[in-house]
Amino acid sequence: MEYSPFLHSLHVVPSSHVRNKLFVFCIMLSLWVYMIYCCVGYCSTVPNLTYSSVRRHENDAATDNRDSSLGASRDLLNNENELDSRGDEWDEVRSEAKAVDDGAMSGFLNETESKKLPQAIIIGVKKGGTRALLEFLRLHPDIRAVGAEPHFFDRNYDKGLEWYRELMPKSSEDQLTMEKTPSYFVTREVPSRIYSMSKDTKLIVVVRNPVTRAISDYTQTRSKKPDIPSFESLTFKNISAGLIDTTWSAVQIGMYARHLERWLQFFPMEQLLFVSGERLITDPAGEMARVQDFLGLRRVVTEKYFHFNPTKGFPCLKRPEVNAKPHCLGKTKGRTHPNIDPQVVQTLRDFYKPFNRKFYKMTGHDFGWD
Ligand SMILES: Nc1ncnc2c1ncn2[C@@H]1O[C@H](COP(=O)(O)OS(=O)(=O)O)[C@@H](OP(=O)(O)O)[C@H]1O
Repeated sequence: MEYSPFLHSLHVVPSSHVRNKLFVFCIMLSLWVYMIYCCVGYCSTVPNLTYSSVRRHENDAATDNRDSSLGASRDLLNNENELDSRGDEWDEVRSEAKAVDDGAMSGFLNETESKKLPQAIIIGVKKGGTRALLEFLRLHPDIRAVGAEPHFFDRNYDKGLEWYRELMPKSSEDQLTMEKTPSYFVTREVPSRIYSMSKDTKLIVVVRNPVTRAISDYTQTRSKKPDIPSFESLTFKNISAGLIDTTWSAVQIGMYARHLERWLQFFPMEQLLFVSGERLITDPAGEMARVQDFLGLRRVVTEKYFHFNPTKGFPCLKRPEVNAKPHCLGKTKGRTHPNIDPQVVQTLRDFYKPFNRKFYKMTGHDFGWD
C-alpha cells in the first residue's frame, strides 16, 4: 500500500491544522442545515417555544417557596395547588382576545414593548372574586396581566425586583401591567414592600361578606383534604363559651378593617379601590366601570362582554365581536358550599359586625353584609 500523507494526518497523527478545518466544516454544515430548516418554515416555532417557557416561568412563581401569609394564624388553608394560583382559567378567551387585539406574534416583534413592574395590583381578598376580576380586566386592550399569582411580596421577596419584572408580560408604553395575589392584603410585610417598589401603585381589593368568604375558604380546603374537622368546630376556640378562634386564617382574613389599617400607614385611601365581590357577580359591568375609571382607562369592558349563565350561577365572558360561546371560570370557582349550622353562621355574623362597621366607615362604602 502506498503511503498517504492525508490518511496519515487524519488517522495516525491528526495535526491541529486538519482539526481546525474539520471544525470549520462542521460549523458550515450546521449553518446550512439551519438555513434549510428555516426555509421550510420551521423557524416560526421559535416564538411559541419562548412563550411556553414564559408560561412555565409564570407557573414556577406560584408553586415556589410556600409560606403562610398570616404569620400567627392557624392555617389549615394550604391551597397552594389550587388551579387559580397557576392562572390557567379562561386561557381560551384570552388567546382569542390576544389574537383579535394585536396578533399573537406582535409581542415578540414589537421592540417598543418591554416588561414593566406592575402599576396596579389586586391585593385581595382570598375567595373574594379576584380571579374573575383579573380575567375581566385582561380583556381590556390597555392591560397586560400575569395569569399566575406571583406571590412576590409575601413569599418570593428575596428573589428581587428583577425576578418579579421578568414574570410580567411585555407591554407597550400606554398599557398597564397588573398581577393578582390575594394573600398580599393580609400579610404584614407587604404594604411597606409595595411602597418601596412604587408609592404610586394602585391597589384593588375585592371584598366579600366575611362569613361567606370564610365558608368559601373552608370549602376550598375541604375539596383537597376531605378529612379536616367541621367548619363549626374550627370556628370556635371554645364552643360552649362561644369563643371564636381568630387565629384560624379563614376567620382572620375577614377582619378587613384590621388589615386595612396597616395599608393606610403607607397608602392614601384614594390609591385603594374596593370592589364588591357580590356586585361583581350581580352587576359585573357596573363594577368594571368603577375599576376602569380608577385605573384611568377607557370603559371598554362593558355589559356586552358578559353573559349570565343560570346553570353556573355566575357571569361568563363573551367576545362581542365574535359569535363564540361564552366562557365561564372553571370548576374551582363557584363551588357548592356545605350547609353550616345556622347558629354558627349567626354567631360569626355578630362577630364580624363591629369589624364591618369600621370597614364601611374607613372606606365610605356600605357593602350591605349586615
Ligand atoms: N364570574 C365568576 N365566575 C365564577 N366565580 C366567581 C365569578 N365572580 C365571582 N366569583 C367568585 O369568586 C370566588 C373565588 O374567589 P377568588 O378567585 O378570589 O379565589 S382565590 O382566592 O383566587 O382562590 C368564588 O367563590 P366560591 O363560590 O366560594 O367558589 C365565586 O363565588
